[in-house]
Amino acid sequence: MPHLFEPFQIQSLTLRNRIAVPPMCQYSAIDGLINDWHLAHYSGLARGGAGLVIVEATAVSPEGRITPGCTGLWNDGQAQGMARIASAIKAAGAVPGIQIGHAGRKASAHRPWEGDDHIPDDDPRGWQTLAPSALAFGGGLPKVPKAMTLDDIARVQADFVAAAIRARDAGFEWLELHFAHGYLAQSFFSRAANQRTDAYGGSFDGRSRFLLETLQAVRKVWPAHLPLTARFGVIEYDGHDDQTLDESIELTRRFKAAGLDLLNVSMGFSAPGGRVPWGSGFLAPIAGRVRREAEIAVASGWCVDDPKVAARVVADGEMDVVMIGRAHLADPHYPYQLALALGREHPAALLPTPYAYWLSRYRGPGTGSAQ
Ligand SMILES: Cc1cc2c(cc1C)N(C[C@H](O)[C@H](O)[C@H](O)COP(=O)(O)O)c1[nH]c(=O)[nH]c(=O)c1N2
Ligand SMILES: NC(=O)C1=CN(Cc2ccccc2)CCC1
Repeated sequence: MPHLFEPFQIQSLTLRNRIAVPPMCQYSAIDGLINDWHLAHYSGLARGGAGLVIVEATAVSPEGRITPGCTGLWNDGQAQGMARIASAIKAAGAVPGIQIGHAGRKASAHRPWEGDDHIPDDDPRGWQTLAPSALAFGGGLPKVPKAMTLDDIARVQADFVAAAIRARDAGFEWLELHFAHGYLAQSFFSRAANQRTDAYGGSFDGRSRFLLETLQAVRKVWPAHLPLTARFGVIEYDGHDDQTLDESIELTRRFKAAGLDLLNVSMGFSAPGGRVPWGSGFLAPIAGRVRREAEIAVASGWCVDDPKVAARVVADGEMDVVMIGRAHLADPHYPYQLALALGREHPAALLPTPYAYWLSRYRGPGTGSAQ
């Protein structure tokens, strides 16, 4: 029975435990370049003890950013900055991962704390968005995107490949394709967003084509011994869950046949109005079904931050790696808290020696621990 704190071997990599920091946009870049904010943010998270730290959704092209504050890997200057991040994560003992994506019709938006909505068309900070069809997401994202031509599709797929090469050369060892959350790739699979009548729409094969072709193209350049993964929305909570799940599991099988090493199970968020059954560990049973039926390694998360739930979902085989997000924003040393809560021996050993030496002798706040 696998345990949260036991290592995880995938391809030539070994994660020191099953805890991962999932990608979490910081909206703090200028022209897609990382800065001291990102270096401190990712270094601090990696020192917290997680086995894997995945850098936030990083755009494969300028128009693929969610907001003007998003990171990018569309040029070599950005790759140089990202190399510092990969090196800092690795130096702290975690596997350096990065998610690359294209925001599609959800692009050209304000930062969440600036409204989370589309930048008005007359505002020079915004840009023309791209999507499978000229259908707006709706709600606060009303911009009607340009329906992609076959040349647009080929260009964006080439952008994914170029970004993967830059991530590889920057020293990342875990690549996650952003195929979830209503962004471009997810929207190709969504009947709500993709109403194309050519080879990239309509049937299951048509709606899968962009994702499969992109995966196949990236697999060719991503080192065979390193994990190639994707975060993919397998459920929309839109009343059609059974059909969506069946299709998603079939597509996951095809991802695996195309060389995917692990699926990060998430939600589609393809249209407004999804009724997500929020709650502790609510997505874990779905992750377990994908893992069993597609016979592929699975990561997942979403409100899996209670210590007992985190331990259970791994022990019960619902996921191989647990993605714990906001709890890590609240406390970058969250794996240490998990170890304390689960009664692990030597919890401080998760942390770097300058901290661990003292914390192994420290009984916590209010105890007046001796030196
Ligand atoms: C501030 C912020 C930013 C992001 C996210 C979340 C938050 C809070 N999330 C989703 C995130 O990875 C995770 O799936 C969710 O936060 C749910 O997990 P927790 O309940 O927080 O453990 C997210 N997901 C993703 O695939 N790529 C991303 O870049 C981001 N960005
Ligand atoms: N880039 C992404 O994939 C993001 C996903 N989010 C979904 C989310 C919904 C609810 C709670 C947390 C995250 C929001 C921030 C950006």
